[in-house]
Amino acid sequence: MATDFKSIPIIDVAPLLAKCDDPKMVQDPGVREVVKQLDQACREAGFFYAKGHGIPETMVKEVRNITHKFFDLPYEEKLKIKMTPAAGYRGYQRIGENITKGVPDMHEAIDCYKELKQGMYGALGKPMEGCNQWPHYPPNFKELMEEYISLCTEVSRKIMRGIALALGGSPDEFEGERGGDAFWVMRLIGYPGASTANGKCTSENDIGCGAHTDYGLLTLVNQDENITALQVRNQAGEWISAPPIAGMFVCNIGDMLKILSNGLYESTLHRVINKSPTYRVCVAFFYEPNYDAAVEPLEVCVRKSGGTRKFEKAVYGEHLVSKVQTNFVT
Ligand SMILES: N=C(N)NCCCC[C@H](N)C(=O)O
Ligand SMILES: O=C(O)CCC(=O)C(=O)O
Ligand SMILES: [Fe+2]
Repeated sequence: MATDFKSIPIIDVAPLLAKCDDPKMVQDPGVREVVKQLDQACREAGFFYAKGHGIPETMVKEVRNITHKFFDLPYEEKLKIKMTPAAGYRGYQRIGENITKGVPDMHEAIDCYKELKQGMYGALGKPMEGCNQWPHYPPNFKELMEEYISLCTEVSRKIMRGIALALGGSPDEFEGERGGDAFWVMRLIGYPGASTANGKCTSENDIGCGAHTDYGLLTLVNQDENITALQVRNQAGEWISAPPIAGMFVCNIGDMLKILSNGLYESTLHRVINKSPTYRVCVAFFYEPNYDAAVEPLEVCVRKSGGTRKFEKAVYGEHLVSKVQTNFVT
């Protein structure tokens, strides 16, 4: 259950990342401390900052820089990788194309998904089949992003081992059938600044991304420095800012982890409003269960939360497809 938190906790995950594949990780005092902090943050806010994640700051910045360069291109150039349902919803979407609760979002984006082999998940996988559409400019775009994705995947897998312990499970609770072949989503997002004169400005009240929850297990947010735009809703209904902190990811829980934890951890509502005059980019990496995972509350979590199962079984791929299909419908 979320609380009326006023700020988002910072967790140095380095001790967990160093030991999380060690069979004796559970006994390690450094790991135990991180696990305790993860449990508290996930119960109280569903959000935390991950410090000490080990991805070089130069790369984290380069990923944002190259994203800026793409969004700076003329519209015609960006349209060369236009997102379509036929491309498995991969590619570029213009400002206002993505819709949250019926309202167009004031952002443009490139959506990327782990590639599914043709027919791999039958009818379930069909809507998401397709190849990622990478920009041809800047030239090293694809290579950089693929390297970044593999590093984010590894960091997420490791944090999830800590979260598994935090829930009282075994470290590999989110591996095997549930997450051993984890799906991922990456969104490169650009939010125009408010009241600038470059023709794609927005007003101060325009919403960059409306209130939503994320869909999977764990999100890693890499946001531009010096602009505070991401806001997280607490139990009292107040919007708490999650300002950028150099060297750290903002992490949050998705809908699938809410179900697995039987509601012990919630997927907290959040939104983005860029009131600054400056164009803002964010690169959000979403670590998800296996595409075909049937997700239901873990036994240990049902026991810990009073013995009642609060959620029905959900198939991750079905949840994703239903979200994606409504994100682009006016
Ligand atoms: N893959 C994830 N989590 N994407 C988050 C997008 C949130 C906005 C979307 N229109 C929505 O309403 O969900
Ligand atoms: O722009 C941000 O800071 C967060 C974006 C977000 O919440 C999302 O893409 O799911
Ligand atoms: Fe989000």
